[in-house]
Amino acid sequence: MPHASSAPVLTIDGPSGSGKGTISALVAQRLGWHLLDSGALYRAVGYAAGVEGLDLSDVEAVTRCAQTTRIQFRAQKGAETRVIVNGHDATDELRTETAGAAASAIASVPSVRQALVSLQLGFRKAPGLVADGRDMGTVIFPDAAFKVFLTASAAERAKRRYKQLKEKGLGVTLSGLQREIEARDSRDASRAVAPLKPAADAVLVDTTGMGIDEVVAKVLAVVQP
Ligand SMILES: Nc1ncnc2c1ncn2[C@@H]1O[C@H](COP(=O)(O)OP(=O)(O)OP(=O)(O)O)[C@@H](O)[C@H]1O
Ligand SMILES: Nc1ccn([C@H]2C[C@H](O)[C@@H](COP(=O)(O)O)O2)c(=O)n1
Repeated sequence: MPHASSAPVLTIDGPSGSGKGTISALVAQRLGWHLLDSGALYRAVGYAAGVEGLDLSDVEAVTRCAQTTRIQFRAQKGAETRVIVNGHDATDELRTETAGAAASAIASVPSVRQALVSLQLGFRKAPGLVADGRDMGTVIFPDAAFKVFLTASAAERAKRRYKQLKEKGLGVTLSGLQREIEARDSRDASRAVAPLKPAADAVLVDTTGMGIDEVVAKVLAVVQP
């Protein structure tokens, strides 16, 4: 277990496509705080399991995979942070809905979640941390001083994801994406361990119809009222 830090934490949890990643990165930049994209860790393990050809329902195999996969974040000035999985730059593969579904599947295994706890706690460093995920405010940083739960309608989230993936040149349909997003949210919210849900002390922000700048301002106001 890493040395417990008392640095302040802002947790940003919410369903897929609610804008957690985008808003967390911008808010972390504005505050000058560190950033944890916890979803990328689950995606990296799901991806590594795929590379190894593991059966995602084989609890022992995916747990060993979570314990041994090497995950590095390589920040780049003015560009997307690269995610290196076992020495391979897997950033583009990790952003697909297939990778999201694999991540969601292995994330329901308690021993996989346990294997990623100390790695996540290690991101808490001065001057502060913005932590993005599903259980940041409920399980990983329950003592966080600031907690936000971002939501948006499933239709709006599907539209955002559609635009994002189309811009990357990926062949997707809006209706297919909405179905995939709803299936993933339902699995994430109904699992027995660390389900997707707002912490009791989280500020709920429904971003439907809100622009990115407006959401950033609202979240910053939670930290700096
Ligand atoms: N308020 C907003 N208005 C319009 N587009 C937005 C807004 N917030 C985020 N987006 C866009 O929606 C897409 C999805 O956002 P993002 O990846 O941040 O969501 P997420 O909650 O992190 O999703 P996931 O959990 O699947 O990683 C991105 O293209 C982003 O630019
Ligand atoms: N704290 C977390 C973060 C992510 N997951 C799982 C569930 C998600 O569907 C999947 C991908 O996350 P994303 O990159 O879309 O944020 O990973 C989780 O269980 N707990």
